[in-house]
Amino acid sequence: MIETTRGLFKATQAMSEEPVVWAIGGIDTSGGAGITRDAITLADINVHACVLTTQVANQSHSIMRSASALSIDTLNEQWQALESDLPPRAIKIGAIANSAQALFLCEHVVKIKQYKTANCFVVWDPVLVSSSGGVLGELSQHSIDTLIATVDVVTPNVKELAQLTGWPVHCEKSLLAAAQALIARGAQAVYVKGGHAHWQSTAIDTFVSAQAIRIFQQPRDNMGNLRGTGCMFSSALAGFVASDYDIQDALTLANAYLHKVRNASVFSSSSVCSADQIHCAGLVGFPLTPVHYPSVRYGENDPISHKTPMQFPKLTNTSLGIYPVVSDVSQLEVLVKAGAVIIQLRIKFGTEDFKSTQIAKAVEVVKNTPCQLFINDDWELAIKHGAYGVHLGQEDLETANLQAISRAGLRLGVSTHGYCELQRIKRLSPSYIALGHIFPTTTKDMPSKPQGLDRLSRYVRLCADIPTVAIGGINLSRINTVASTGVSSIAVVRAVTQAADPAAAFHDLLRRMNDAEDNGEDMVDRITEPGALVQHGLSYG
Ligand SMILES: Cc1ncc(COP(=O)(O)OP(=O)(O)O)c(N)n1
Ligand SMILES: Cc1nc(C(=O)O)sc1CCOP(=O)(O)O
Ligand SMILES: [Mg+2]
Repeated sequence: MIETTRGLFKATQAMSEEPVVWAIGGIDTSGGAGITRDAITLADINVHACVLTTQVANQSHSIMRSASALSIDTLNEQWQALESDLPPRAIKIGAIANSAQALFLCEHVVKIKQYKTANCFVVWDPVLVSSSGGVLGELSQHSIDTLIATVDVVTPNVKELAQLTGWPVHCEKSLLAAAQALIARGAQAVYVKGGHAHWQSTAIDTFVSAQAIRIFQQPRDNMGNLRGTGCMFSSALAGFVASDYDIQDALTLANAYLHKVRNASVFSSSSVCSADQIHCAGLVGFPLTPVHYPSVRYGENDPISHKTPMQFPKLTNTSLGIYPVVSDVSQLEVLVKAGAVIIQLRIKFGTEDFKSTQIAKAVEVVKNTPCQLFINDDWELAIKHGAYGVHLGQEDLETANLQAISRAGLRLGVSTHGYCELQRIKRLSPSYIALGHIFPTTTKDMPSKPQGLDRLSRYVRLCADIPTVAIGGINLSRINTVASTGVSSIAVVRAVTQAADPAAAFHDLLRRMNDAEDNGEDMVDRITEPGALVQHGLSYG
């Protein structure tokens, strides 16, 4: 073993403050694909890449001359060199030269998940044939089955899906059936890239797990001439998971990242555009603008993708300020008198009759005032009593009759908690989108993690002209930083309901919010491209 010098060791430590992803796969001598491409992609999204080589593929962009596999001993030495100093938060596996390598990787992935980083996320991009035309590895059925059952997600394109399953894949139905066949064979999740799906008029990627289906749709622009896109997608996915995004948000971000790569390549003059040119030109980085993001559906029968288009009226007054969320009509009355322009009645307990009476009273309170009253959850009672709008969360959307709400002319506000939910909900064009929870809250048990301010400011930007509401753990001391994200409104529960004087608390919050908007620098203006984020000391997380 070669000793590292003290200086080098320090440098490694500094680098490893970024989340660490191991990219395991082949070296493509042209740099168009393989672990070079993985490392460039990961660096582009502020993730530290460790690379473990399985084989050297001597190739140009158009032809593969030869490939030589590294021995299991050499692979093991690489693994041991990294395991203690740079344990991975995620692993991306690409080309594997032979079954012995595949089984070695499976055995070591299981161990690392058991003993080192329990939640280490592993993605296998099953590159069986190189984009320059050569065969990259011969894997036995047993090693393929073991890999499929070991990793967290497999990311085949349609050809690879057909190869892995032996099933024909020629339409959406057969694609879904083949993906489900892989799940039946032990895969936890499959993400099928539709780039080569000749039957699709738009580019549709399909994620299937035992629990969920997510369909990501993009315009089919500039799909053809890029090499290394599969490597970029799977390494970006691993990178975003390592950066603490949940799987569906990491998939949404990786999809958007690839769209940004492809868009950048439109401007390249080369006929066979290698992704190198794009990355070196500094045109990629974290996707920030709405144009790069896919629209998302939760399967073919997603209740929000109704065949008949629905419309929800826009808010009458979009200068919203503080949005109090209360459970008590007398408190609601106090806050309406204090000048709330938007308010929510959120009753979580009581009989239907009790709720109906409270909602009727609240509607009466706001009558002839400029206050826009939203009713939480109880959309039927909101329609019955002629409330201004309804607020629904993700679970509520599964059961609510959105057509009925739309037909009744009520406004609709919807809660979201990340990129994937946001890109799904935007298709509805609701009257506002709530973004939560920004900070930890005790008001309600949240299954997701607090989003923080950096993510909030990016979500606000993605919502474009749909009004936005930040919620979760927001109080007087935090209000100015929340306001600086450019969010249209700030919703609070405890900050007003638990105050000794709710009207005074409302005024204090509103004053602080207005001051921040008048004096403060707008955080959204500062977030443009990755360089700008580093300059301002904002992280990607
Ligand atoms: C403004 C606003 N944002 C989010 C929520 C939460 O809605 P939901 O997820 O449906 O949870 P419950 O409030 O029903 O517990 C909200 N009510 N208002
Ligand atoms: C009701 C609710 N919904 C949230 C979401 O993120 O969807 S957070 C939340 C509670 C907010 O309460 P407080 O202002 O007391 O922290
Ligand atoms: Mg709800």
